[in-house]
Amino acid sequence: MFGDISAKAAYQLSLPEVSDFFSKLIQRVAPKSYQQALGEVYVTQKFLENFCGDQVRFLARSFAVPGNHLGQQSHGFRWPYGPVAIITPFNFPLEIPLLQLMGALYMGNKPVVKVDSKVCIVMEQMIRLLHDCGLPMEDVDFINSDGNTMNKLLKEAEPRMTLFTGSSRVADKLAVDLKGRIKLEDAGFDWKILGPDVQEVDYVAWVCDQDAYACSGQKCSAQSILFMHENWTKTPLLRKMADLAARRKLDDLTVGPVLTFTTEAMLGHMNKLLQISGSKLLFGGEALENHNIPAIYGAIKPTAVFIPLEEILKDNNYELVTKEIFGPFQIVTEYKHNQLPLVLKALEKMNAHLTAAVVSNDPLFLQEVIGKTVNGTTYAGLRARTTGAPQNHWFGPAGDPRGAGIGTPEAIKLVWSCHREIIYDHGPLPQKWEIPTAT
Ligand SMILES: NC(=O)c1ccc[n+]([C@@H]2O[C@H](COP(=O)([O-])OP(=O)(O)OC[C@H]3O[C@@H](n4cnc5c(N)ncnc54)[C@H](O)[C@@H]3O)[C@@H](O)[C@H]2O)c1
Repeated sequence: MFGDISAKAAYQLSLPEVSDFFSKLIQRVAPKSYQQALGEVYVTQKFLENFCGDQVRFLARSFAVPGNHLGQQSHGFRWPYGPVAIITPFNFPLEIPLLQLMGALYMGNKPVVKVDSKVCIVMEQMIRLLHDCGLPMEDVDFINSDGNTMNKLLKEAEPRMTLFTGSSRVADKLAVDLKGRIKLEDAGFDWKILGPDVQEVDYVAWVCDQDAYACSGQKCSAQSILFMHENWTKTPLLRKMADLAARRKLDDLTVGPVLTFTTEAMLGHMNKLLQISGSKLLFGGEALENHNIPAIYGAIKPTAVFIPLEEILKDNNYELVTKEIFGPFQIVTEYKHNQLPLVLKALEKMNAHLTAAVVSNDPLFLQEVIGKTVNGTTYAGLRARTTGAPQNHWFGPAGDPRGAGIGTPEAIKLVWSCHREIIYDHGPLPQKWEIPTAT
């Protein structure tokens, strides 16, 4: 049934008038350009295409192992949890809730879905579309509420599993409230390292701009810190990044409102960083002008602050420098050829290991960095990026037993089912079996 529903919904989203409707609806509530919103709809549609036909059935593929005697065999099954909950943030109003919702349903659960109330109209419309494509009314509960109300609902209803996507602050609270029955996709302080082999400066500068500033930096995978090998400092990379950032404008939402930090809070954070010895503002650092964005939101130009590597590592600076600013804001630093161990030390101290990029085509350099880090979604190679959560690869943190994933069959099976083993033992008993002596 879910193969058929997915096929119909994927077809609907492939119609230009439907994808345009959802792209514009996303834009009404989440500040991103049309192209970024359309990208979200596209990933959602491709995901649904991936689970047409018998692909949902194959997700629950079981295995059997022969037993010790005739009639005995063990079967390993993917088993649903039953009643489950899904909580998702404001920044991807369609992709995150839809992919997690379908994963929960594919594996046989009964989900209650709560999307951030600022943006939940998008998912409300999508659920109506799913109903039209054959989703039974009673299969999904959809609630619009604030966080506290949802917290109360979870404590009283005690779902067997909750998937939470959002900030680490709420994630840690829910982990306690729900006694650990939770999987998390939480904050990202995502890093990119430019290796010693300098190539394609224009391309790398453009990827840095997209990673740090698309959706005004409000992707959990946004580039938060850039470690440049000294060879890159000798190139026009930083100037090119500044030029690309300067192209962004409010008119087309290539830069726009920040929903969870005010202008004051972001510039205040920047000023604290600028007190660190040797730090400097590379570009940005000013409020956006000529707009009517309410003061409860933030509006700043794409900003980059340089901090010397040695200063980042100091205990009294580290926490400040590695604070996730969910807006168009990044830290840039430089390392000398013998300072890679210091870079790795800085990465090791981080506690949110979501996405990462190692920009190099030197296999030994790649091995060194990948072997000593743990981020769940790590891009490696000249074209490496930190953002990009298409449906065709795993997206999620690593190094945390509570870590969830999104998108792929592995993510769906891990998050939305548990392992159950049934050992069939039908007999027959051996001929002339007798009760043995006590053991
Ligand atoms: N790892 C990922 O895949 C991923 C994806 C997107 C966003 N994020 C993270 O999300 C954060 C930004 O999103 P946000 O500001 O909407 O996050 P948030 O934690 O404030 O809110 C997320 C969701 O939780 C709900 N909520 C808040 N308090 C709650 C409570 N006590 N009980 C139950 N639900 C509660 C909110 O209403 C919302 O629906 C960033 O830190 C970002 O890195 C992570």
